[in-house]
Amino acid sequence: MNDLTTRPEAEGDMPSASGPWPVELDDVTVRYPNGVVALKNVSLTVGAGEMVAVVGLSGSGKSTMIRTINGLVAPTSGSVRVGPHAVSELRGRALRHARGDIGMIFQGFNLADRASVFHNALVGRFSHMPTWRTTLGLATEADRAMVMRSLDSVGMLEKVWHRAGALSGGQKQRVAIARALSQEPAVMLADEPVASLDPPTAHSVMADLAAINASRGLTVLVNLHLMDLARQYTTRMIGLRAGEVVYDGPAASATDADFEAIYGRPVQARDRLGE
Ligand SMILES: Nc1ncnc2c1ncn2[C@@H]1O[C@H](COP(=O)(O)OP(=O)(O)OP(=O)(O)O)[C@@H](O)[C@H]1O
Repeated sequence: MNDLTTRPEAEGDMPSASGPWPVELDDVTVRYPNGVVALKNVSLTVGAGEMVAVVGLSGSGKSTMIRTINGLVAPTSGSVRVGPHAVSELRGRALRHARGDIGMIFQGFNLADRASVFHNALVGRFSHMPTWRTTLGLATEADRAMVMRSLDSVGMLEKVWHRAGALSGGQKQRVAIARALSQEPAVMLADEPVASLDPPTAHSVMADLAAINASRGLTVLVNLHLMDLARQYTTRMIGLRAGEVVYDGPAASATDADFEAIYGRPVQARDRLGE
């Protein structure tokens, strides 16, 4: 499907996605140029509106899976589809359009520290704005209102004119969530979003993500390595071990034995975040 036929960049602002959308991986294998096989024949479907944790040890392939879903990494074989986008077949402008419908949150926040909270969140609108408008820094009233609503939904409105670099880690991650929400995404991907945060802040950011999933019905896929966060905040858990899916089932009722099968070793204290 060619998105450009329905999204003519030259003619005005890009329409937003009408999600939530499902995510489908069909027999996906990723082999990096150095020979490492990070994903092996992974097939799975995340339903529209699901909140799914991808759990596994460091190196199990979690980041690769998320990067494959938003087209940052191309599968060596197999296919990836996000709603109407055949992501693994898209290149260039079509891929950028597809990414505009996929919100991303990272462990390291990826904010411009010298810019204001508002301008960081406004970046989320860029994928729906024509290039001339982003180049001139001209946001419409509708763009500004969307940014304000996104910041409000994560409790960051009162910091709107603060410098992003002056915020705490939890506040930075909330701004990153607001930036992703400003995109009006159909799917939200989060790669270890709380790994840099202290336990109480990690809980509150996970609660924000769960609230977004519940209130907007947004499809959320979140990489986690801690078992208690997966159990508490997501409904379905996909376990990755050495690039293969070794668990796919409910998160809340996953037993320690299930986690041991995913980790390939006994559960340790560092596998739990605590309170
Ligand atoms: N760009 C790359 N080039 C080569 N190998 C890579 C690349 N990125 C990841 N890998 C390797 O692929 C495997 C899976 O890595 P990946 O980052 O997807 O796992 P992960 O579960 O997200 O772990 P972490 O949380 O440590 O990032 C690892 O062996 C890693 O070293």
